[in-house]
Amino acid sequence: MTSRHVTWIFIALLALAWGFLPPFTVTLLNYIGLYSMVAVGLVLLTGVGGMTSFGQAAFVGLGAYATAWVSGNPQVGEALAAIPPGLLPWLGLLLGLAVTALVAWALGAVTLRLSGHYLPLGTIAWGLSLYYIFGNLQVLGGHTGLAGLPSLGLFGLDMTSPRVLGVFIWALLLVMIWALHNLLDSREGRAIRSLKTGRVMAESMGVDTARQRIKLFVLAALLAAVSGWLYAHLQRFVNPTPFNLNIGIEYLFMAVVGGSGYLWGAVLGATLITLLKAELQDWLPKLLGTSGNFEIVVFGLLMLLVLQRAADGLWPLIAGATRRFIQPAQRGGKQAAAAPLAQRALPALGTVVLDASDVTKRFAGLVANNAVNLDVKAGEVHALIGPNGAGKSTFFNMISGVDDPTTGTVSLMGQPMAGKPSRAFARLGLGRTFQHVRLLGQRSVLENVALGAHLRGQRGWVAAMLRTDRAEEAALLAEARRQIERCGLLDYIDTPAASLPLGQQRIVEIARALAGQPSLLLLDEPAAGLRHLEKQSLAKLLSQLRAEGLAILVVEHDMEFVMNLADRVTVLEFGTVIASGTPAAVQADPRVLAAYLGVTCEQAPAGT
Ligand SMILES: Nc1ncnc2c1ncn2[C@@H]1O[C@H](COP(=O)(O)OP(=O)(O)OP(=O)(O)O)[C@@H](O)[C@H]1O
Repeated sequence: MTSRHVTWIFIALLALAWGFLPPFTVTLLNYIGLYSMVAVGLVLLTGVGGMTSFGQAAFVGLGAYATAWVSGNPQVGEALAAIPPGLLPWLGLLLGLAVTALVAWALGAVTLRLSGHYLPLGTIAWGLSLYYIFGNLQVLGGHTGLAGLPSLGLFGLDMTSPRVLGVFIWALLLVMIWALHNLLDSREGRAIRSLKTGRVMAESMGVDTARQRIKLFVLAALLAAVSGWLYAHLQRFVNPTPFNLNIGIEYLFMAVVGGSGYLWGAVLGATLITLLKAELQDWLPKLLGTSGNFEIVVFGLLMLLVLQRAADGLWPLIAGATRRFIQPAQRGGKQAAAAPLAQRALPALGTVVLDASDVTKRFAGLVANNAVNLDVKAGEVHALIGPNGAGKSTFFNMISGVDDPTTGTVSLMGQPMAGKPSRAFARLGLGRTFQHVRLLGQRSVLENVALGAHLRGQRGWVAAMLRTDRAEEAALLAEARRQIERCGLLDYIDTPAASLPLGQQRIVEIARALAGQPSLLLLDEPAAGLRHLEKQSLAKLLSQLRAEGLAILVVEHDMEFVMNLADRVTVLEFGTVIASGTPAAVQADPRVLAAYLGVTCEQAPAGT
């Protein structure tokens, strides 16, 4: 049995039981459905995207108040008298979504620039502000709120009964989970997954991470707003209390307790917290002999326990315990025919692909690169060597858009690159690996390599959610598979990247760079951690790529590897180029022998 079967069984059981459940259970399930919508957005935002928000309750409030204003405010009602009353809640939904998108975009533009714990603090600030705005605007009924909201109707179906509205709530929630699942299982999903830990890497693959972050933030806010809209029409009354910071924290509890990286974890968390809250509100006053919000204390303790014992939440624990009976669903069904991928024409052999001229980088008083000149041509391997701290990685950052030179120019494919981000370098055909491997450790080798082909696809979020991107996705995965095979890693295609030895992880990075069909390949210590035979196959692969016309710049400490492979070698010491030329010429250069190999001219063996 696969997890997909379990999902269908769950849906079937819920549908069959729905008509027979006692009213109180239906009400509880309705609230669980509404909370799950918010928590599922938080899973995406916090668990997958790495942006912690305490302020989602405010977006629920925006959705609720927008519809309450349209259909619960008498003056507005008079102004909209021409519109059939049954349409007003739907107008409220449109208004709520529009206002939420605008507010979230504006808040995200400011808040998402904050890093570390300043971001959650920022979300607390605007969560509080919106809450007080709801309470203080007379047009929204102040702290008393707005009452007399109509119930929802859809194509003549009256949804006044919670049992009927509940069907709509759960159907909508399931559609949301389906769409978000599709989104995560796509080209854009791979980009989203890289936001939490791999933003520098993702930018080098061509992903606009700032844009992805803000889109994710708006999407999570929209999901919360839909929940608020439904909440308003379920309650038929809106006041500020359900949108305060406490509730924002509760939503975060739900996502974290359930499993903040898992969409179904949100439903599990919402269920557990809602049931627990209902029980605690019943029992605690009896136990303590006084009423109050004591459940929040219990939630706090529960949160500590979960973070201690199951930092990834309860969903992965359950999935792990049932793995013997329930396997994860395979990407199944009919495979779409692969669409052709955009092909890049490689520059003619001998063309200067990268030209760094007088590149200097200063860190306060330290000159890490001092007027470095270096070019790389199509069809050659150029090695950059030098002792530790010579400035090689700094130079790599300058020529890949991670950092800007203090002075000097870098041009790629003949274009000046001053001030351009690394995704612009990727767009022009630069593929790179990192000195400290940057992979999505929990994702498969296939997914990691497919991220390298990000710029070769175009389909966006909506296409991914609706699964109309399948032909392009099939082509991207086929390309990733081809590069994995070429790099000799086919046996590990479905293995999580983090479980490979470090040397092989470096090869995964090379496959990922190749999936972008680069004209220039920057390899930072590709042979580190490889065994002798693996180094030989790497050298063979790089020679083959050179023969195909790629320009390759490699930083490497293994001299045997470098000298056997490179056409030209540039040697850096203390940020300055001390020699450049063929491997033989560089090996014979007295400055290199003295400074880099640690021998003086007299000690050097004859013929070197
Ligand atoms: N962000 C930074 N701020 C200040 N100093 C830096 C920064 N990055 C690098 N440096 C300094 O610049 C010098 C060059 O460092 P870099 O990492 O480029 O050398 P490297 O040749 O790549 O060394 P290794 O082979 O050990 O990786 C070092 O002295 C380093 O401490």
